[in-house]
Amino acid sequence: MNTQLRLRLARGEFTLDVDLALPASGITAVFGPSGCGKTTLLRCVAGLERAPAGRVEVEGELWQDESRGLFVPTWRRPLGYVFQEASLFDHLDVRGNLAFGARRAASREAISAEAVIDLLGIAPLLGRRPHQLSGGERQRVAIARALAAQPRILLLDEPLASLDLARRREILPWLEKLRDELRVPMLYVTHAADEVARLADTLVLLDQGRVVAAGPLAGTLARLDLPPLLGDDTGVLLQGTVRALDARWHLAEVAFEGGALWLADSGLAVGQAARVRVLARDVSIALQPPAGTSIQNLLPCDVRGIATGEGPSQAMVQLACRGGSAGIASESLLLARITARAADQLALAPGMRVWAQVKSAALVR
Ligand SMILES: Nc1ncnc2c1ncn2[C@@H]1O[C@H](COP(=O)(O)OP(=O)(O)OP(=O)(O)O)[C@@H](O)[C@H]1O
Repeated sequence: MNTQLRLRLARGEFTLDVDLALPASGITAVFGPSGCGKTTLLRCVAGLERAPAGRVEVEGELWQDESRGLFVPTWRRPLGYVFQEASLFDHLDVRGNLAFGARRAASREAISAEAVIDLLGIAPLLGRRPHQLSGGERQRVAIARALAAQPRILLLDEPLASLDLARRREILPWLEKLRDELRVPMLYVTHAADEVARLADTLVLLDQGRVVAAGPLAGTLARLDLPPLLGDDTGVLLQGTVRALDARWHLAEVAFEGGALWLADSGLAVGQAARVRVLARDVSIALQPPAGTSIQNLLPCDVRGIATGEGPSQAMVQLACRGGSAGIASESLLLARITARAADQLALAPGMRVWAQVKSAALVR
């Protein structure tokens, strides 16, 4: 954790007040409602905004320390910034845009120009001008240009928000590749829960300028004590491995700590790692294993906790899947959104053994 951000900035009614330590690689998603301060946080890291009480240390380099009057200007900070709309130079072709990024690079070359081109698959586009690119291609070039500057951190502010669903799907695998192959930490602002589920390793939840949660993605998503910022997208992420395939019904079984789920097979191989997203609204609870149900996934669980849901009629139940071998402590957490009346009728309480019925689960990678 050698990236540390301590920022306090008041702006009228709004105050950004964060103290964060970020991992040295991977994607940290910054998520929260409109106006909660996500862009302001990024701008402070970039030095585009100066928090009067601030300390910004990125990968061991001090960029701001107001206690010593230190403030490194933006142009001297080795960072990449990718905006919602790719701001490429229209008078330059892709090669020229990349060269412009490289001019900003400090002497160190952590990643070669060829590697950047290769990582983002833009070799066929090098001779084109920005207006000859699709929205998704433009964003890939914008990311490549940011990387060509040899940044110590990549700041991405809703980089997919201006793209339609098809373009977003096209660009997500490239972002996954960056996450898996680069050692540049990324701060990724988004409104989209599916991007968080697919890309993030770490999640920072902001609300009204404050950090309400920060930590590894799966553990943070399964918490019961957070405000319902994710709404209908509330749910957990299970990290598992493909254990079996059912070719006849096009299903794949993904095993994770404490259980396994059958899901639609999208060309998986046995042994492959898989991230599975299970939304709280797709999980219901039974006291006995139900007979004659269409639901394929039944998981024995212990009730861990119960919290009020988004409204007075709802309850959120945290369940620990404990279907692994006896005596093995490994488990995974699920969330189930049920009505408060059902929670009362079933007399759910921490420690009770129940069955989670998972109506739907989606593979996110
Ligand atoms: N230039 C500005 N001058 C004054 N207030 C601003 C300015 N920019 C943003 N704000 C206010 O600061 C707060 C935080 O804004 P910010 O843009 O960081 O939020 P955000 O979480 O990125 O929002 P969104 O998701 O809508 O982009 C908001 O209350 C916003 O109205």
